[in-house]
Amino acid sequence: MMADFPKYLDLLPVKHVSGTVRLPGSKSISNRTLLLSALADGKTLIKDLLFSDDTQVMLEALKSLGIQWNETGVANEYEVNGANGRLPRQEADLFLGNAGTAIRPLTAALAALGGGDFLLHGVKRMHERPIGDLVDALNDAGAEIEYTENQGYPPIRIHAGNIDRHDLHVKGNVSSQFLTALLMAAPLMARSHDVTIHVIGELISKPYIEITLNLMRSFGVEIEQDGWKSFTLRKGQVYRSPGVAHVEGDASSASYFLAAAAIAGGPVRVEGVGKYSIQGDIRFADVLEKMGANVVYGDNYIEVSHSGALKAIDEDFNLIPDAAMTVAILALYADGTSVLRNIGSWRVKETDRIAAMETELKKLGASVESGEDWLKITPPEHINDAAIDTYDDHRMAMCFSLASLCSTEKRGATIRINDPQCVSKTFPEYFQAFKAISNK
Ligand SMILES: O=C(O)C1=C[C@@H](OP(=O)(O)O)[C@@H](O)[C@H](O)C1
Ligand SMILES: C=C(OP(=O)(O)O)C(=O)O
Repeated sequence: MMADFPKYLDLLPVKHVSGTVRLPGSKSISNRTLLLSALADGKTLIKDLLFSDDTQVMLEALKSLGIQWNETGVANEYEVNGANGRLPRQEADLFLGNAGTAIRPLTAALAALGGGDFLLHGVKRMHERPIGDLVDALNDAGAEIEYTENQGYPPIRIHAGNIDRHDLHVKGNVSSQFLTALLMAAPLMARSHDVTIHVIGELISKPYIEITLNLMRSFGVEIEQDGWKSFTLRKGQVYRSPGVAHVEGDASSASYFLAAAAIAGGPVRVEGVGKYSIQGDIRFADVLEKMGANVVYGDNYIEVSHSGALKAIDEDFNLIPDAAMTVAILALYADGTSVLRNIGSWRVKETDRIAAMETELKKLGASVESGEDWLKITPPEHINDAAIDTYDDHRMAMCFSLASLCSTEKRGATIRINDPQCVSKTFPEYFQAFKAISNK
């Protein structure tokens, strides 16, 4: 996107890290808050919105749908004029990059508002990321959504259609974003009757549903929950602007700096998330504790320090799929073999992350085995210098920067990060922030 990035970036071994990082806004909270603000009545002042590819495509999409918003002049502060449960335009061509948090909720919202003629598409990889479970749920309820290229994948076209069912059914084992999308759209369907959304089978990535419910509540809508099986919205509830909405720092982005401290000493403090965060990924700090690091939680910060070898870990990471990628790098510095389990969703994200992680960890000298939904990593004695391919996946670039760090036991490597611009999906300034905590 914006800043100039070189073709590759060479990171030299870093002996020690320390300092404070002010986190960029949470991607998950930013894009939900933008959509809820657009659907609410009244104006919402959004503070600390994330500035990145994923939020830019959401902002542009809202503009194409006729929603008025502006920057206030204060950094990362936006004012959105809510359209009170309607959208000014009935047709639009929406380019949504590779932002799952944009295309999925917008699909459900546009269908719930009666459709029209909307084309939703993105980059090549977006067209390989499934959306069929969401489209099935909406079409079964009366929407008219068609695939313009491959069945089950964007691009999609949303025609005029009327969602008239009171019960919707959605699968939750491929992405939780499908359920999130239906929940956020439910108040647009439930004007004169209750709506219940039933989850078919297993639901993955549950903490993201908690973010959704939390933010809906702050916009005045309460959902009644029957465990993780069904979610009911009582009729007549509409989104009301809270006036001001504050976006927390991104807990997934925090994982890189906290991991850096666990590997190379610290203390490193991240500001913008703390013990009251609504993001599941702050549980990454619990993983660091298990691996032997010291963690201190403040109201608005988390701080990590550590010395000595990290303990290997064998755990189910279904609740924190994004931060779990950072654990794969920590495994390089652990005292034995680590196993990451129940991470099958990695295969349908920015790239096939299980395959990409395995290939690139092997370049560093690690022994790696993988299965459909797991990864087993045995650390190398020495981390090899390597040129890391990033697969247009921001998290691959951010994770592998950490392999340049020296722990008390192990020297970090010289790491070439190819195509580093991919970090702009969620964290355009990542490498500057990483450099700022690095002491050569
Ligand atoms: O709802 C969200 O904000 C997200 C949900 C998760 O996806 P899945 O539910 O597909 O695992 C996560 O990986 C993604 O980065 C953000
Ligand atoms: C999976 C991710 O993104 P998305 O919101 O596009 O699903 C991610 O950021 O790791």
